[in-house]
Amino acid sequence: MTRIAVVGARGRMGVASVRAIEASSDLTMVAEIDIDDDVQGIVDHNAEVVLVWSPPDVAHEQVQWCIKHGIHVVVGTSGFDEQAVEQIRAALVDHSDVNVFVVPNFSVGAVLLTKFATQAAPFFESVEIVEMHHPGKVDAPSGTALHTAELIGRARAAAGCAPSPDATYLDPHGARGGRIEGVGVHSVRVRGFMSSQEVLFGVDGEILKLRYDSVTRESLMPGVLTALRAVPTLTGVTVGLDAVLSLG
Ligand SMILES: NC(=O)C1=CN([C@@H]2O[C@H](COP(=O)(O)OP(=O)(O)OC[C@H]3O[C@@H](n4cnc5c(N)ncnc54)[C@H](OP(=O)(O)O)[C@@H]3O)[C@@H](O)[C@H]2O)C=CC1
Ligand SMILES: O=C(O)C1=N[C@H](C(=O)O)C[C@H](O)C1
Repeated sequence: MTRIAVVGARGRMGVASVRAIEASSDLTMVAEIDIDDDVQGIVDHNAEVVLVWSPPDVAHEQVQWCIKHGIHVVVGTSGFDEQAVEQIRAALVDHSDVNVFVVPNFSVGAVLLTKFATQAAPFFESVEIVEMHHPGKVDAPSGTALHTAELIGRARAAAGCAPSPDATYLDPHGARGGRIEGVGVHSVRVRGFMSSQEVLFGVDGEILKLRYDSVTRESLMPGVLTALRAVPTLTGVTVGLDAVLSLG
């Protein structure tokens, strides 16, 4: 039985994860940590893996704390960009027995969308991302959109693509959204959504739309359990659930 601690345990994803871990036969919950709890409980209960769901503004420090205490980490919290991953890699130099698995999205649909979008990236003149989430989400853009934009941007740069054409120079309300690695990103917050994303590609006369919709948090739990089981077997820092799925 692998001993698991969850940080952010009383939040939306924390509650669903604790339930899934408790229902599994090979993982055991040893510490549920939320905002008012002492993280020392993680060490006191000999956790082998910590699953982090705390908000982005506190999660980075908590990941560093786990590394210093020699505990593997699965990062569910969004917004761990390339710079944050570099900071983790630097911390692991002195803790080569620790592995960190950063998972921007535990949905298989989202992972496949990101893979297909990266493949499509060099073939179209224009590309923009629209992500849609529940209004309780505190960060924008979503970690998934950030990760997708980074991969699309890298693929387009490697292929020597020109920037997406855009004549806009009058935009007093910021309606054109943000831009990450040259990719336009738009964040929508509407009650009823859980997590959705569309990537729009275009050339003259042709549009390709890629989309996933996660409708329940429970749909992410197979991915969460897969990551918790995998992290002790990985090496150093790994980004993306695709690393442990046989996607070809
Ligand atoms: N990778 C993925 O597939 C997914 C990633 N996410 C990401 O996970 C993160 C959490 O999402 P969600 O569960 O919806 O958010 P919630 O706000 O529902 O949960 C966060 C929890 O962490 C608690 N918290 C705040 N500060 C601390 C602290 N210092 N130590 C421990 N716990 C703390 C919060 O308490 P309080 O409310 O009292 O502040 C809350 O209970 C977000 O970054 C989200 O984007 C979400 C879904 C899927
Ligand atoms: O806050 C959420 O709910 C989600 N956050 C993650 C993100 O920022 O990409 C993953 C998923 O989209 C749900």
